[in-house]
Amino acid sequence: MGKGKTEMAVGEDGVAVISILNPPVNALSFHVLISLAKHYEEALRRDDVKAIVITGSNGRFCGGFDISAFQSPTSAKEKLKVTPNEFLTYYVEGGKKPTVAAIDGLALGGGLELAMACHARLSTSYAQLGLPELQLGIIPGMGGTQRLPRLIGLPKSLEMMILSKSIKGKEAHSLGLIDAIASPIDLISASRVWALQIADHKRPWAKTIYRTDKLPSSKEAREILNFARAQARKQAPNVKHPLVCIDVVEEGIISGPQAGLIKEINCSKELQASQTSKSLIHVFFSQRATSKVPGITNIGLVPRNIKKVAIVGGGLMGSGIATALISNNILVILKEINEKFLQAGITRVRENLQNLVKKGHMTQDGMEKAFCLLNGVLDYEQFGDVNMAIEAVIEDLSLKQQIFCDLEKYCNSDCILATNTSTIDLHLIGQKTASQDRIAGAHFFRQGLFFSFFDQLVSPAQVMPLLEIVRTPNTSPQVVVDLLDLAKKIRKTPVVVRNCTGFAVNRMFFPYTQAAVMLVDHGVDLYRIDQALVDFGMPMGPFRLIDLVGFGVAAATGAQYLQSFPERCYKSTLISSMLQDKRTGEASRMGFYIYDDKRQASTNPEVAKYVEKSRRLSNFGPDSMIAGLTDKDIVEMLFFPVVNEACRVLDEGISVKSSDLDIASIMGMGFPSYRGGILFWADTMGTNYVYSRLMTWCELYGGFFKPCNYLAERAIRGFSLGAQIDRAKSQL
Ligand SMILES: C[C@H](O)CC(=O)SCCNC(=O)CCNC(=O)[C@H](O)C(C)(C)COP(=O)(O)OP(=O)(O)OC[C@H]1O[C@@H](n2cnc3c(N)ncnc32)[C@H](O)[C@@H]1OP(=O)(O)O
Repeated sequence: MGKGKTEMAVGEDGVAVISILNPPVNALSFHVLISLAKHYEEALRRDDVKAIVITGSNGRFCGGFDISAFQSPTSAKEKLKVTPNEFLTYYVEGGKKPTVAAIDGLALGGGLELAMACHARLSTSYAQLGLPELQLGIIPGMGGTQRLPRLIGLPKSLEMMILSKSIKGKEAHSLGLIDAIASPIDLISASRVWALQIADHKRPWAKTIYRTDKLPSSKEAREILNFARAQARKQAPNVKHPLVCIDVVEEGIISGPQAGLIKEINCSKELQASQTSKSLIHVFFSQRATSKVPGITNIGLVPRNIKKVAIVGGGLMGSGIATALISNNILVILKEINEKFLQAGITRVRENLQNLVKKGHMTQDGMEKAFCLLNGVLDYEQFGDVNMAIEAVIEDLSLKQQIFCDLEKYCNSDCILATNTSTIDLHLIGQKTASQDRIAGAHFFRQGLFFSFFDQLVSPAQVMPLLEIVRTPNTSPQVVVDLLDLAKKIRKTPVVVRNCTGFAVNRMFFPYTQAAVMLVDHGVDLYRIDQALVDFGMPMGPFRLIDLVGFGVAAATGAQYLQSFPERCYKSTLISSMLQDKRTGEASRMGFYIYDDKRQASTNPEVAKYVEKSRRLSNFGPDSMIAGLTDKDIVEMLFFPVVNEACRVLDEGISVKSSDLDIASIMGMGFPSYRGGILFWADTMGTNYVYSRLMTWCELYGGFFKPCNYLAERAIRGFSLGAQIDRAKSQL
């Protein structure tokens, strides 16, 4: 991001138009703020200026404060004569000339706060307005907590802030946040006229901070705020910033706006320094960095347009992928082996779309249009003009090999041939074809796994689960670039990884469930383990996860890991003996938990006999260390082996950036985003701590816990796990 500036042009009508210029989102860097203050001083001073219009260049008003400046000190900050808050209160809102905000594109965070300090706001109907600071672990810090409730009332402003939910210009107008809607072409001229009308007292010279007409009584406000507190405590028990936000809003309503502004400044400073904010800001930048792949995205390739996709297999995954594609305007051919399965797949897609409508993510009309893009087939005849084919059948190697041979035969020679396998080596899948350069993995993740803090509280409109893009040494960079572009179009976060058993996400996480089973064999209660992990922030514990995935899949993937990594796999009979008795997990309503019609899980009393048998066969003796485990120990015994495996994934070059693995852990497995991802979290404790804990357990319980070389080397040299180190240099 450039440092940015503002530009000012004074027209013959006496209106000074100040534009923010800081591509790509016109963020408020300290350079922008310094320039803005300078232009404001000039506009307020000049006799030929009667009114001011503030806007953003290139159709984007402002994406908020420059997030990169939160954690990196800059000398520009020192040159700022007034704080951003003082600037808004005294120069803009309190200035002796009226200002109108002309909003196109977006006004987010500090951008909307700037607009709310203006005396009126005009926007285009599609402009995106919101205060999404909470998704960064902070609260609005330029008066937003005080001005938004005064413009649109308490309940709606809380919803927008706590859920980081943005709204469109049209809705903002109906709520009173925006005074008038204008077309992009007329926006500036209409704003100029509006500003002059305020100067001529033909329109109200409204100072938002002093408005009270939309505020409820103190009693009513307390009720609303207490309800919001209860919700925040329930949905995000491990973070405090939503509660701080509610306290700051309350202060302004009960003690007046000045007291509210002061509390907002103090709390903002404190939250900016918090670990939660550091983690969430790391997630923000890491998520955007996943689509930058050295040697692939920086060699000038232009993505080809994927307009039509064929999916082989209409099961849970195939129909889920079809839904994601057609709801983003991509034609889909869904192939099944018989009419019954095909109809079941099509029905599943319809139900998925209906769910989107129910949740407000799609209109009924949009759903009908999307559904028309789906075409069910029973053979390959229509595969000739698809840009991409995705195999999404069960994890059966010979079946997949046959399908790839068919795809090679029926699809054109440019068509991308992708598999949705979650574990099987791509070399094996494509072994019988001659099209190695266009074979890639497109590993989609089940929605059910992703209901983390981000989903529930911070960013519900923009739930962006993961797409793991797997490349072999033969996959052409063009195919990877095409898939990255597809991920963007269907609003998935891509992570590009190399080929290996389990790729990055499943490979990293296989020790998680194995460690959990090992602890059970050693005598720890399995429901306690699940609860400890939920308390840590996981959407569900490992045993509930196994139920969801299904015992059949768990056993099959477990066998693959055993084959690939025998030296670090823990073998237990627990899952296999339950499977033998047809206890298969949630699908059969009988697993570690039992399930009612509404998918509500309750503990399964008959699990005890399987646990007892497994413990007997594992032959572990009494263990005082295990008997004294705290919940924190349990979390670490499950996650440090995951950290260890993540280090191996980096060491082997399966993944090129540790931040990619952080995102993969959050979006693929529901690791809590407010902890920054698996390796970022480990780094908050220190490499040495993780290493020495693993060493201790390795001595007690064997090779499963043995720290890998990457981890050991970094512990000895005092490097963090996320640090980019030139390995050649580090070994000198
Ligand atoms: C004091 C105040 O209360 C505090 C604040 O204002 S905190 C900031 C509040 N604002 C936000 O949280 C908005 C964050 N940004 C976004 O949600 C999205 O970037 C957006 C909706 C603005 C644009 O989305 P989109 O067009 O998909 O582009 P996206 O890829 O996300 O961003 C483009 C680039 O701008 C950067 N960027 C976006 N917003 C930024 C910001 N506020 N500060 C710094 N960089 C920002 C991104 O990192 C990305 O950089 P890159 O190209 O080097 O990867």
